[in-house]
Amino acid sequence: MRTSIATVSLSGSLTEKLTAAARAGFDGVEIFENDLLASPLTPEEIRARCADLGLSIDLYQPMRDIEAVPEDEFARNLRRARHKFDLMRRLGTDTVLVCSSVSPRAVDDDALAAEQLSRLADLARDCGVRVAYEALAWGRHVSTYDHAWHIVESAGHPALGTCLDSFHILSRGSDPKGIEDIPGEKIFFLQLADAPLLAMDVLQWSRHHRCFPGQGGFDVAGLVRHVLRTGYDGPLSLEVFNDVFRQAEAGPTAVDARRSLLVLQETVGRAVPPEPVVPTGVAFAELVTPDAEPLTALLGALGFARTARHRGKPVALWEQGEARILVNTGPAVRRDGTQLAAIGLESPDPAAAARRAEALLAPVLPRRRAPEDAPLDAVAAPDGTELFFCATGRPGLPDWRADFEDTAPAPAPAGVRGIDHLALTQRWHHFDEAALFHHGVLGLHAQESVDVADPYGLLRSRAVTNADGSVRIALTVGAAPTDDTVHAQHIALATGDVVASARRFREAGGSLLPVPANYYDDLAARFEFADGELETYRDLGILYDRDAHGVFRHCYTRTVGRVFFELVQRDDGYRGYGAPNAPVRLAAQHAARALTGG
Ligand SMILES: O=C(O)c1ccc(O)c(O)c1
Ligand SMILES: [Mg+2]
Repeated sequence: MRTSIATVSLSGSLTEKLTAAARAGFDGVEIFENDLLASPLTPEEIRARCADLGLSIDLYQPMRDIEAVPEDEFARNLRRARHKFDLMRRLGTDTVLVCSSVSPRAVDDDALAAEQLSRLADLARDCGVRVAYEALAWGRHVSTYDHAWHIVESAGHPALGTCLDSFHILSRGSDPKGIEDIPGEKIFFLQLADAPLLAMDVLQWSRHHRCFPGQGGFDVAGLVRHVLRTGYDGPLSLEVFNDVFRQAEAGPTAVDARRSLLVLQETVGRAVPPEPVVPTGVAFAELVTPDAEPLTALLGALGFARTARHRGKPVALWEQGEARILVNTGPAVRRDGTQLAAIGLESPDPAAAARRAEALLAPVLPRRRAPEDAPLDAVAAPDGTELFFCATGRPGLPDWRADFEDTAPAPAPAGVRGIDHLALTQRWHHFDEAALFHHGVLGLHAQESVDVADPYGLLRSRAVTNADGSVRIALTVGAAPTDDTVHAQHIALATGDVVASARRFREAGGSLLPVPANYYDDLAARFEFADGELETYRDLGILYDRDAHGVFRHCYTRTVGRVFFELVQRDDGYRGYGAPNAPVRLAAQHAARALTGG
């Protein structure tokens, strides 16, 4: 199917928007009047620019407050329309959007609305234009798609059809099944937007919080299925008013947008990209650091041992149980301090996983970094984290482990069994993109996003997981643009006994994040503990949570660069990440940083 995007969905000048849309692979655009008015290009130049970029102009929008108004006002509207239809001829576009009137002068008279829209359509037909009438969810008298369709139907004019917009339909809770009663050829245009489920004024919701399909809470794919059953064969067009996207760079937003439509088309059976290959485990986490010492001291105290080194690069492998951490001190990575730079994901079929990623517009990284390296399939996530698709120890497939030579045997078990989860900080503009990426590209399930109070801002966090929980990634972002380095990334290590692991860590010279006594007083009020249990937690800085399934106990190391470690004991199928404890942990980390000046 053809894909299109409204210029309002992207930031920048009209030229920047068009370039971004074309680069991301869209077939067409909806040109918003304001983008045209503000552009130094003539309509002919805009038309030529679009043609050069391979973009059609699928819609010009919008005309407002046209219908069901007193005759003198309608005469003025027709005059305005004549100008706009002439402009559309110069632009080379044939469909104009008319949204249902919000004017206080509009009257509640469907017959009048139909009659006036019909006269508008007469004029349009003479100019080679079609009119697509759309119900705004906050329209004065027409606010539902079926009402708009009844007016269009009763007008019975060949140059008048309807424009369906998933936001207006789903935000009002209308049943989209009724769309199937509209003949496909009378649906002149289809606009798609998702949105988080918020209880708020629908106009504000629409103008500030729309997002791309798959990023919110609406069943946009379900709606599209109804539309396709009518025989609609126009474009799928994204019309997203969003405060964040207005500020974000247009290029990545356009790619995110196109990816959302690729996933949507797959969901409704209109595209067959390579199937998702869901990762089955974490092969390794790679930290880069300009100074290995603090990190290796920390790993040592956590019970890790350095077991191998890369044959060609300054990268060491540290292991414990199934947890494998690469410490990379290469010069290319020294600039930005210690951070989590790459994740190895066990993949049932690394090459197929990379094909899926490429089909969904993920940046594919070179397979071989150096001539002697094993060729590994890898892609970049929206936050820049490199994701390697691994086949550790599987004969016949390239193995990252082959690039390493052993230097020491694996350490005796010291409590850590593997990596429980990884927490990655997203750049502010890319949070929704990140969730869609991990879901669409990697086939991980995205859980609800949760708000977490940090003393200096609100964080949003959303976990993406595979079915058995062997891959868990927590995506986190500040609610407003901040210095990203404030919010650290972390590696959570799974242990069967967090008390023993925490003690061992401390005895080995590690220091755990201290937690205020008030927190433990509150725990005592909320839960019952065995004698001495709470005192142990208080002593070690262990935090505690319970959900419907089980119990979670966890504690934190100090932060090195942007990275810290968490020790977690997840019992009886606990599903979360200790979110209720996060505000206390964040405050404690700020306090610790203030003390150390770090
Ligand atoms: O918010 C608006 O005014 C507006 C305009 C045109 C549309 O297609 C729409 O869905 C909303
Ligand atoms: Mg719309």
